[in-house]
Amino acid sequence: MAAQIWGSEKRARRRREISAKIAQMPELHDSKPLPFMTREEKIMESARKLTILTEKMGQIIDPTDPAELYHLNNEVLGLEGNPMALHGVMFIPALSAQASDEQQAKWLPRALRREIIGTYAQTELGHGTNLQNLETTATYDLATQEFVLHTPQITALKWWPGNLGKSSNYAVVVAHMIIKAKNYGPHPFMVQLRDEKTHEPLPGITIGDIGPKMAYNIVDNGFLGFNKYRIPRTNLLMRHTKVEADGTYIKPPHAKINYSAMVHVRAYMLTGQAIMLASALNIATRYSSVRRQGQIDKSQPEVKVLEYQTQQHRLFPSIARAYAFQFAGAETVKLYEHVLKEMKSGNVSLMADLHALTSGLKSVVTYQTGEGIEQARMACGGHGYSMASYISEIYGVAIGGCTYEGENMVMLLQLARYLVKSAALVKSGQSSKLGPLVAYLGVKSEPTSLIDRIPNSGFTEYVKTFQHVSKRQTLKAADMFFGLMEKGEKREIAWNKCSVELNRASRLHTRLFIVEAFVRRVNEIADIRIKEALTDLLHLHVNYELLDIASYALEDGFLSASQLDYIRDQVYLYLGKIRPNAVSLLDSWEFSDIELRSVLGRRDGNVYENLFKWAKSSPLNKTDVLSSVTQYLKPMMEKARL
Ligand SMILES: CCCCCCCCCCCCCCCCCCCC(=O)SCCNC(=O)CCNC(=O)[C@H](O)C(C)(C)COP(=O)(O)OP(=O)(O)OC[C@H]1O[C@@H](n2cnc3c(N)ncnc32)[C@H](O)[C@@H]1OP(=O)(O)O
Ligand SMILES: Cc1cc2nc3c(=O)[nH]c(=O)nc-3n(C[C@H](O)[C@H](O)[C@H](O)COP(=O)(O)OP(=O)(O)OC[C@H]3O[C@@H](n4cnc5c(N)ncnc54)[C@H](O)[C@@H]3O)c2cc1C
Repeated sequence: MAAQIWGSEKRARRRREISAKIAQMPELHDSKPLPFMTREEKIMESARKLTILTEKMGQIIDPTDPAELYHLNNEVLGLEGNPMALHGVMFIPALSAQASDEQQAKWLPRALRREIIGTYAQTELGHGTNLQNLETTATYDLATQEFVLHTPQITALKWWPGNLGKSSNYAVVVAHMIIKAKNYGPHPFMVQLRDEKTHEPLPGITIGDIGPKMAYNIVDNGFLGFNKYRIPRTNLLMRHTKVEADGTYIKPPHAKINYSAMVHVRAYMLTGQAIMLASALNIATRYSSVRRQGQIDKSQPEVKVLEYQTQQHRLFPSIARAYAFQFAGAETVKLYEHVLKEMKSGNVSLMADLHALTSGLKSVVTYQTGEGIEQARMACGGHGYSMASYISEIYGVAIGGCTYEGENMVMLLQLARYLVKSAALVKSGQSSKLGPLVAYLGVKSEPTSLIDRIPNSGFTEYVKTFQHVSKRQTLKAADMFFGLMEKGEKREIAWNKCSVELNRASRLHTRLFIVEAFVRRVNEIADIRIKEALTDLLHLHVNYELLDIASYALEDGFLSASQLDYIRDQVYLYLGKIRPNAVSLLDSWEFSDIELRSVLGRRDGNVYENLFKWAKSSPLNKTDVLSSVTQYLKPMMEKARL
């Protein structure tokens, strides 16, 4: 199963080898539990491990393999981030995709050797989503052949970029490029921020940390201001766009090609989200198979809480989602790598499809991951609320994904643009022009769903039902939009008035893609036992998801009430079938105890001993009487007794 999850036998084996090596290297372990450290201590601890990794990485992993790097990162540095998180996730990808060959030769080897630390500075205090209204300017000075970076007012301060505050000395900075008083829109520039020897900010640069966040606090998200700060013309990233010495602007082959670093993260973060969801579920499911509370049959002893149907209903559909996200994520990364290769050689024809797909997936996956993690936390009762479970930290980090790389509502609306265009093709009889991901919009569906009507139809009738509701909602939202415009409404106003319906269409389309990716994967599996276990999980997935969106299929009578009863019964049937495999389905992800960082979810299952040991090690327990008591509470009580 691990081979299915991680993509191949080899990958699963390599993960085990890497975990085993790390287990033997105490210098790479947390020196004490992270929840007992201050933010400063965590950052220090992370930097300590990071420098050891820089020395020893080659002995543990193949540093050119992103999957091995990511695993190493999760084991050693953990999901709370590290001082170079953005260096690998965005700075290097931005340089790789947007710097010219000559620029790459100058900067990439230095970045890869970690001679310099970089980040991606785009968002500002006043604007994140609406890139067209960023305020930082890069004005070309023809006389010196330099760009002058400037922050005209407080809202133009860069705000949020990870590791910008304290760790990075370089950044890819996005600023509006102005040449001879003409604004060419946001463009990426390579900018040195700090002196390479002293790490002091360079003159003209104001920089710092934005303060503690809901989670992800090892990362020093930062602010940055420029006071007429000059950089050479050749620091504009020039793979696709060029500015010649005389100020001539050469435009890129696609207007949004400079957004590729964002698409990169959107494509890769699906796997990251699946891992966080599976981690939280692993903790909760292990704990639920140890925790005994109450009886189902009063004549019998207390049961493991995992025997309760409500507990299974809380956890198992999310287990199915974690697998589904992992499989959909693997497909998306493949597509991304393909599009990136094409893009580098000038073919930009697939960019719109990739943008639409990743925008939808990013939004649905992060939202459902957050839901699933929070349910996992509540499924652990009181102990879920303790940092000993570590689930609240996992939640805090994962939920950030709903916001970063494009706020979810906004990204769903980006997919909706693509769906509306596709709907227009269908309506004008040009269905043959539809891309493969939306081809179903042009296919006529049966008048009613055939779920429960055709024996042995596998998952076909489910997929058709998802296609039907997605198509119907897309055409309905598009009709509403076109209708408003026909009535004379301005395009943007009409769009806003339909945006809730449009986003519903985007979610349904994305959920269809996820179901199909799961079906495709199960169909490919040769090993009969693995296929059986995943088929059970897929049954739960399609029935649970369909029940969740049933109102869309009921409103036009595509599904009947009796079919809905059947679907509901299937959910209950598969909850029971999955119960014996539940712990194994999560143990198959092979997270080590080091990586999970959860006292509650350790592999040994000694929950109570581990919790008591953990509580005793709390810094508050170093002394029996705290100074808060001697200084305040004791005098207060004494005074009251007088
Ligand atoms: C196998 C290996 C395993 C390894 C696993 C690795 C796991 C990695 C896990 C990663 C963990 C991550 C750790 C956390 C790190 C945090 C990082 C956070 C970084 C950031 O947040 S950076 C800042 C991000 N900011 C945003 O995302 C801003 C969002 N806004 C936008 O993107 C744009 O403003 C928006 C909304 C797209 C609008 O742009 P705009 O220019 O205004 O365009 P229009 O709306 O007018 O649309 C016009 C037209 O353009 C099309 N378009 C837009 N974008 C693109 C694109 N990227 N590509 C192609 N086409 C695009 C759009 O669809 C429109 O097309 P039409 O045809 O409809 O006109
Ligand atoms: C953990 C974390 C890490 C980050 N790292 C980085 C980084 O490394 N580099 C970087 O540059 N940035 C980074 N960011 C910033 C992040 O990319 C932005 O916060 C994000 O893009 C959302 O933009 P915003 O904050 O402007 O939200 P806003 O756009 O102000 O969103 C507020 C609300 O307005 C709604 N809204 C906005 N526009 C529209 C619209 N057109 N239609 C409908 N609704 C709309 C949103 O849906 C939301 O409900 C990070 C953020 C976080 C939380």
